[in-house]
Amino acid sequence: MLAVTGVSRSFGGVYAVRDVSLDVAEGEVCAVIGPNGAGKSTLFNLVTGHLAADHGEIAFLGRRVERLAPHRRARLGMSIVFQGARVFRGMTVRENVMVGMHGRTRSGFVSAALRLPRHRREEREIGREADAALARVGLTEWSGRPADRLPIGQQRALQLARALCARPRLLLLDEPASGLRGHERERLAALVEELRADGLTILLIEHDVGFVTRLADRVVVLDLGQVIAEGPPAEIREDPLVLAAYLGPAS
Ligand SMILES: Nc1ncnc2c1ncn2[C@@H]1O[C@H](COP(=O)(O)OP(=O)(O)OP(=O)(O)O)[C@@H](O)[C@H]1O
Repeated sequence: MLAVTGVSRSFGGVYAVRDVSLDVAEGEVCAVIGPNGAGKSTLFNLVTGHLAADHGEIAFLGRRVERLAPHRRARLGMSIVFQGARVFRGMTVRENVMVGMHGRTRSGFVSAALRLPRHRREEREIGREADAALARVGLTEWSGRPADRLPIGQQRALQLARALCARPRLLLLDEPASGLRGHERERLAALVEELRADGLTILLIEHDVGFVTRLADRVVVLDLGQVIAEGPPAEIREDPLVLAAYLGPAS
């Protein structure tokens, strides 16, 4: 589904990502991990289009996308949950999800302003889809509450609901567990497991090895901008190169 081939990006002559290749197959959960400064965020932004690669190719669903703007990649079916993304204040949880979907509606400003039947029909459809997405992430009972009052774990779930409304082919998660406490992490991991069971294809980057070990089918380990190991989580955890990258060189 996603094929990253020989991608590099440097800043001021220093490589943040160097000759990285990575494949994500349909229905797979692939995790990119690595210590601080390994190049995870840079790689993520190269895939989403928020950064341009100096070299290399990125193909999504068989199409070359490395020159496409982020919104064009999104339209092809990439949906992103950014690290630390905020919710809209002063809106309910449900409204927060609905707002994300208005870009997709067909009826224009005039029919919305006049509240023509077509607009009202679309609003009902959007409401139904928002409710389905909220149910999928377990937020139904929170749907009428102000979004900014949600605990951070549920705000993360809300962002997932928003991303799911775009009906992604590939869901991209940027450090989903960051800032979450033990039980919130646990709930988020269970949620990602459910999405995986539904067959959704997921690429996630994460600092926390424990979090991905449970979720990922395959783990790609970056260090100093390069892939140093790749394989199933059980193998990765035992890999001496990975241990050294995380723990630092033995003294
Ligand atoms: N916009 C930028 N300008 C200059 N240097 C950058 C920029 N973005 C990243 N870098 C550098 O590229 C390297 C990789 O950074 P990156 O943020 O991709 O790593 P990371 O694995 O996501 O780290 P972390 O886990 O700390 O978020 C670092 O040395 C960083 O300083």
